[in-house]
Amino acid sequence: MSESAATVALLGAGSWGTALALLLCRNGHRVRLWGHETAQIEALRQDGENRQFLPGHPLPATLIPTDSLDEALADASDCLVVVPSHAFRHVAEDLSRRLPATLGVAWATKGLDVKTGQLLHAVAQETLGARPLAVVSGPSFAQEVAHGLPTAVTVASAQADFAERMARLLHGERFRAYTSTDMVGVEVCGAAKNVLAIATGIADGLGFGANTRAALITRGLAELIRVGTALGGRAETFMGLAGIGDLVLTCTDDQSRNRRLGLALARGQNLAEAQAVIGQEVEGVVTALAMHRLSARLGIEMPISEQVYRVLYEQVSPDQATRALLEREPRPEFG
Ligand SMILES: NC(=O)c1ccc[n+]([C@@H]2O[C@H](COP(=O)([O-])OP(=O)(O)OC[C@H]3O[C@@H](n4cnc5c(N)ncnc54)[C@H](O)[C@@H]3O)[C@@H](O)[C@H]2O)c1
Ligand SMILES: O=P(O)(O)OC[C@H](O)CO
Repeated sequence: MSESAATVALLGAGSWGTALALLLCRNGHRVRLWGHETAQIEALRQDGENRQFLPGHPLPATLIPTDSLDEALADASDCLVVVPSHAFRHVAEDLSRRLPATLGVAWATKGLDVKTGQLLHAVAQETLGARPLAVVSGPSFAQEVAHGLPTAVTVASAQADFAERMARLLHGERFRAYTSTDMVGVEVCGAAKNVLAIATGIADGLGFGANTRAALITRGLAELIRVGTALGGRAETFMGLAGIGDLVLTCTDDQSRNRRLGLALARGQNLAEAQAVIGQEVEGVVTALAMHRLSARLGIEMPISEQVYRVLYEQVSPDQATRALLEREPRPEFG
């Protein structure tokens, strides 16, 4: 795949936004990288790298940091949002006042709208109106992408041509971007895996073994499929990069901030302490709350995610949460 040079407004100057900006620049595109904190953007300019969120990767001249949304969007041919889920609605509202009517918007945020439990495409439709929308998701640690290690993701859009355009922008020698039309399935996977990675982190932190980890991933996948199917996601998506791919990655590798949060909780740190040590977004924290509300509304059982919610929000200890899971009555594995 190849694409003529684009000018991408990339909104969100954290680790993933910066890694995707580097990728786009390597693919020959120009990026205006917007961040909401003037001091952080000034540091990017001064340091020539993102020392706070993605240290060790020099920013090329074609990557232009800015704290002005107007400047970021001025000559944009494309727009990619990579802010945390808690900021998504607000940023989308700001965007809606500035975007040309026909410009498509993609995002690489993984999570739900915490206030409403909505998937982010629903938030985007509400705030940005009728225009092409796409979500980028899949097993992709920012540092590995910045290092140019081979990575594959999914770009999903209800409009196949828009998914293809975004995939072509991102696709490069060491980065494969597959397309899909299942936005719902891809978004549910990206949100749910964050909570399940906290669960496997807790289990590993408590000293449980490989059997436990495999059981949590598998039964976690069953939860993810239940909620994803109920919302209209397609079965094949759960077995794809955004589904099992990202779930395995995040549950098994300590680069995952969600997994590290679980490890820290199991070691006895409280939530605030664990978050402070990680010093970056841990999407599973707000997603556990949103998922708790969503599963209650849909009447869907998500026992593992529910125990993560209780550990995070109801002062249940990791030990108590484990006991609650193990004490559940035996039941058929499927159905
Ligand atoms: N880091 C990864 O490896 C990775 C990979 C795939 C997807 N993601 C997803 O990307 C999204 C962004 O995460 P990240 O890893 O870049 O986080 P990060 O912690 O590295 O950076 C967060 C960024 O968001 C900015 N931010 C915070 N509040 C904001 C607001 N109200 N408005 C605008 N910007 C705000 C911060 O200033 C910071 O630049 C998350 O949904 C995450 O799940 C991350
Ligand atoms: O560090 P995490 O747990 O937010 O995971 C980052 C990416 O979502 C992995 O695909």
